[in-house]
Amino acid sequence: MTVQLNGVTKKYGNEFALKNVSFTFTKGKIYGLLGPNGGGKSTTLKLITGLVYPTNGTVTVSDEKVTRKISDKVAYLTELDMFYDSFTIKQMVDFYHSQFPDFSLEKAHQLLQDMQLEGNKKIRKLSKGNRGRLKLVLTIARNAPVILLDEPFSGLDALVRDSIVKSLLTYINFEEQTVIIATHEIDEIEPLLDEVIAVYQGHYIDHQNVESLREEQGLSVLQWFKMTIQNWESEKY
Ligand SMILES: Nc1ncnc2c1ncn2[C@@H]1O[C@H](COP(=O)(O)OP(=O)(O)OP(=O)(O)O)[C@@H](O)[C@H]1O
Repeated sequence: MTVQLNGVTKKYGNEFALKNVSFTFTKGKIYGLLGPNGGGKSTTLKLITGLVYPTNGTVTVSDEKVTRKISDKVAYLTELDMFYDSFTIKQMVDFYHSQFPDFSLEKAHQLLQDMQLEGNKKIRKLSKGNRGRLKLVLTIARNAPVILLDEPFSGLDALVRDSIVKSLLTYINFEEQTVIIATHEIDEIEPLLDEVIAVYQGHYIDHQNVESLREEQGLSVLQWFKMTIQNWESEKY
């Protein structure tokens, strides 16, 4: 499903979070929105889920203007978790299943097994790493056409990060799902990504295909990213 930003500006009060951004995310690709804190990555994802609305411009998913109702098509992993602490993992999975018709119980059970999460454990008793894993399970168990992940690695150790990357590679349907991952941790995410966008000070300052970066320019994503930011800064003055 295509996600489109058309001349999107988002202001919070007088402050610009995004400035006149136009971009098309196409079906079947994994995009990385990369950039330091405050650049506008989370705002992009919130606009695509209809949690906030543009000050100017339009956001569409499959040509439909985004409203709150878009959550049937968009699965969203936020930086915060919104779990019910008194639930067990299994109850949380059942709750998601009741909320989203595209939620696959089969995928969820498989994912729980892969991530070594026990269904009868209370959410309250989970470590931070296991909460992070559970957030991911609940998001990618949905067969939603659009999957948005905001900082999926935040605060998690290397082992958990690896298990997250593996499960994304296993459970995402690359033909059908459009995935957008916002992160400032570029190294971890590089092996997953098809396309990268440098998001900085409210602008999409450059975007590249990861394979051609490597093969044609001999650059890692991190090298490209650093160069892009430097060029942008030097052109500003
Ligand atoms: N609810 C809000 N109210 C006021 N300002 C906000 C709000 N949300 C974001 N901003 C501002 O908008 C700008 C972009 O924020 P955004 O969260 O999109 O950046 P980000 O790249 O995702 O960074 P982070 O990794 O810290 O989430 C920042 O300057 C931020 O302070």
